[in-house]
Amino acid sequence: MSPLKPASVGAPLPAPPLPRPDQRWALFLDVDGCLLEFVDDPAAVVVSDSLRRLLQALHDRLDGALALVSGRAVHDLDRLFGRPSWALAGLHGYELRYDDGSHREIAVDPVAEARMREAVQALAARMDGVQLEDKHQAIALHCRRAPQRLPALLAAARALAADLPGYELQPGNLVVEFKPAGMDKGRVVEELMQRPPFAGRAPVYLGDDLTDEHAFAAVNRLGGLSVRIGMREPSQARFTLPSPDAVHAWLDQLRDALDTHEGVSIDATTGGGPSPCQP
Ligand SMILES: O=P(O)(O)OC[C@H]1O[C@H](O[C@H]2O[C@H](CO)[C@@H](O)[C@H](O)[C@H]2O)[C@H](O)[C@@H](O)[C@@H]1O
Repeated sequence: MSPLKPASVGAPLPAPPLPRPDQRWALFLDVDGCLLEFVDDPAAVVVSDSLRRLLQALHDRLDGALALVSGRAVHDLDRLFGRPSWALAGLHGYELRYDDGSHREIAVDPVAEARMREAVQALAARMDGVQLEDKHQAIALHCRRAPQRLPALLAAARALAADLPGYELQPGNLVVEFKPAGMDKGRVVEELMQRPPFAGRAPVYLGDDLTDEHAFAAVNRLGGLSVRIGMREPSQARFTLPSPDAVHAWLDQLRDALDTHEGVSIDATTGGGPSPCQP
């Protein structure tokens, strides 16, 4: 996991502005807690047709510069979103499918993966109320149905991770994940920003969770918009929206702004962030 800079706490963040359509944006969207409300069972989330249509419209209006950046695996994102043509970054960036259909994946030592699986399964078996989600190269341990278990789960996971070479912990919303080391959402956003159709655009990233902080830091460095969904503190994000419903409404406005040439400017060249609302 790459180190995160200290984040500011306390000052209320503004809502994100909309871009002028003469400015070229690249849109990066987290999934759970951002596009989708949380539910108890990770397999039970449902993506509405209207959300799919909205994302497709934004993808088209941004000349393809839209990507989902998720802790879910790419095949799971395909299941939820109906194998979209957008770029998909899965497992916090470990997996990446570009919008031309090509893939890149980082090799994980199969011995290290097997060792991780055995150890994490054993940990889950001895913790009541913990749900194991096996994503092949990564495993998530959820405690949404027993949130009081989180401190004990985190402590046990930290102790275990210290003995699992090639793997690192990614804590999240009532979850702790064992994921391959060396990749995070910030790095995958930077990777995407180096190639078409993202290169040369200003990155805009919406996300809710700790894993999204890596992306907020990267987007801030690149002079884009970092938008935290919900109230989690501290955060490096410079803007906020309260909920997935508010995200959908903002994305609706963004689609309309791209159609009607409304909005405000952001400065992607100076690293100074968006001009009208810079805290
Ligand atoms: O990066 P994301 O797209 O936000 O994915 C992060 C994790 O999201 C999922 O877990 C979370 O959402 C579940 C469904 O609402 C919820 O039950 C769970 O408590 C949340 O932590 C997903 O299951 C994980 O694999 C993702 O890594």
